[in-house]
Amino acid sequence: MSTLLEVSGVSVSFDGFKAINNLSFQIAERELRAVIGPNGAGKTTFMDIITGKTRPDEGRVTYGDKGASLLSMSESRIAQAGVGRKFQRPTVFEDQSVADNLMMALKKARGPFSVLAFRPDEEDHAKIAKLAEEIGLSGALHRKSGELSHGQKQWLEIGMLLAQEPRLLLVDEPAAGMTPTEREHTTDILREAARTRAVVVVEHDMEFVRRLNCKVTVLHEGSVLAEGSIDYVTKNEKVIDVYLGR
Ligand SMILES: Nc1ncnc2c1ncn2[C@@H]1O[C@H](COP(=O)(O)OP(=O)(O)OP(=O)(O)O)[C@@H](O)[C@H]1O
Repeated sequence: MSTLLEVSGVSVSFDGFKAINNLSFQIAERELRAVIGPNGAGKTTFMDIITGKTRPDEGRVTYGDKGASLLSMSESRIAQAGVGRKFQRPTVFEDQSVADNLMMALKKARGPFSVLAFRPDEEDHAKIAKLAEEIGLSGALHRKSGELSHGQKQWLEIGMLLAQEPRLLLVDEPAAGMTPTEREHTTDILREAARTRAVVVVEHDMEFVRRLNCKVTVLHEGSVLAEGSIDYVTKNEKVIDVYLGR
């Protein structure tokens, strides 16, 4: 599979403190990847760099078939180029139905100039129904989003991002606050999503990461400490030392 995103030798300092230190990372098209690491390892800053929220002091970040530099693009341009991000707290329109939230996301995906002219047709409604099925909310299409459980709201937000057809989806700690059953369903959604796009999941919950069944990148002090299967990284001496605080 060809490389979709390549981060090379990236560093970022905040007030002289190196939050990201010569970090290199690659993800291929349609790859599912988990990123783990202790508090302060640099996971959020890493995602902020990819989405253009934080600019590195040095290094390169290239994306897509032509290896375009994300560092010269604005945050909105990066989003338009197909990089979607789901933050930890779901941000759905609580007074709108599940279907309306998904339709709004579809509208947004058509670009800023089509918003006023957007009239959903049959195909759009079919798309919404398919998305709802993908996120396990077919039975809740006409419920107000505010009435959904925390997990269901997370799924809805993932669905809203999928409506925009990202090529790279970044997901921040999806398991937080979910019941075990909701977590299981979330891993299914993410694994399914990665059949048609690359997905990077930042997560603390190791059981969740194990269920994702994908390559794992361990960050520590702003660099990659280890990379491999969950069994490989959890048996890695350096990783064990870091997690045990040795
Ligand atoms: N804007 C900022 N100003 C100063 N220091 C910052 C800033 N953003 C992050 N840091 C520091 O950079 C380091 C990495 O932070 P980051 O939030 O990326 O880690 P993290 O792995 O996401 O942690 P957590 O798991 O706790 O969310 C931390 O030491 C943090 O205090």
